[in-house]
Amino acid sequence: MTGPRATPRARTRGGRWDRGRATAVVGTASVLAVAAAAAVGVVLPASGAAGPALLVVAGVLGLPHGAVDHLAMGWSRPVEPGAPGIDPGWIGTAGARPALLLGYALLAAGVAWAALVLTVPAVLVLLVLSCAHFAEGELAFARLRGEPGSGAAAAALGTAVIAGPLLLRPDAVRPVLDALDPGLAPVLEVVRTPVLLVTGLLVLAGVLSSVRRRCHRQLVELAVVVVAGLVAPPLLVFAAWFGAWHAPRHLVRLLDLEPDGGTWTRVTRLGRAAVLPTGAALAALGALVVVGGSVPASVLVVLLALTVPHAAVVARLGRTGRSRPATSS
Ligand SMILES: CC1=C(/C=C/C(C)=C/C=C/C(C)=C/C=O)C(C)(C)CCC1
Ligand SMILES: [Fe+2]
Repeated sequence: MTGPRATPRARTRGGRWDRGRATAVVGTASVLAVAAAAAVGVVLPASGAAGPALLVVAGVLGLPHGAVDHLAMGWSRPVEPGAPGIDPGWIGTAGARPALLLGYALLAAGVAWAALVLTVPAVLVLLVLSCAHFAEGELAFARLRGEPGSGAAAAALGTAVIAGPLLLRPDAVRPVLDALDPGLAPVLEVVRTPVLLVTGLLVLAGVLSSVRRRCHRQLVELAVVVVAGLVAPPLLVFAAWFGAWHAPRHLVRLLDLEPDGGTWTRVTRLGRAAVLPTGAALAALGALVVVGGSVPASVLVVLLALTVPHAAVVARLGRTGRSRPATSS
């Protein structure tokens, strides 16, 4: 089998990798999933009671999108001479991988420890980092589908998707927050009004920017996330967004960065690589639950702890990832 780069129209196992199709299908499905979750939440307000359970399901389903970070570190290397991107040097070599994995795990463990003993400041910092990570993912996905991308709309979406669920209906998230640390809810109450105000201003800037830059899909997506946050149970919206929007969009970005292969080859390569790290994260989650954490709170600790090395790897992807026109390769 010759790589699609050498023979762009060649059919490969599982079908030719088609970036335009993948971004269109996953982009549309993710918006529909969040809109549907919000609609269910509005029609059946009692579904909000399933929020913590859905958060657990979405968190576990979302784990594999970070579990392939160890492969992604090497993919930032330009595969063609003269292709855009920087040579990662040592980081891109196979020999570096064990050290990078160890560093990744140690960093995540250190953050988890901080989140357990210094919960309030650690969670506040991690929430801000999460907004930035979610925003980066949105901008990258918009560019992947061939749009200029609005950074302001991406920042607004990344912020709104956390600030909305966390601050608009504090009573609904209170049990999960209290399970993390009873000191969190009072601090969030203090910052509630200013943070919601800043989020509102970001949304306004995001709307203006996406209209001006003709990023109509980002405009619709921002509207869906903001309206869902305003009308539907918070944990339901966040769970749908994380499991059915952020994680699959990131996976499409990784599938596109893979060096070669048709769709099936790429999907199985990611799937195989995700097995062990996902198992390790689930084992850490199990250990946290055994030592007495609530299941939703332990899922959040694991997710937030992994966010630090994950966001670092992903930010690097953004700096070095190849940029190509939005046609199938
Ligand atoms: C603490 C907390 C929340 C925030 C969770 C976040 C922000 C998770 C971020 C995960 C990331 C960034 C994973 C990597 O891709 C909720 C669910 C809004 C409400 C309940 C308490
Ligand atoms: Fe992520």
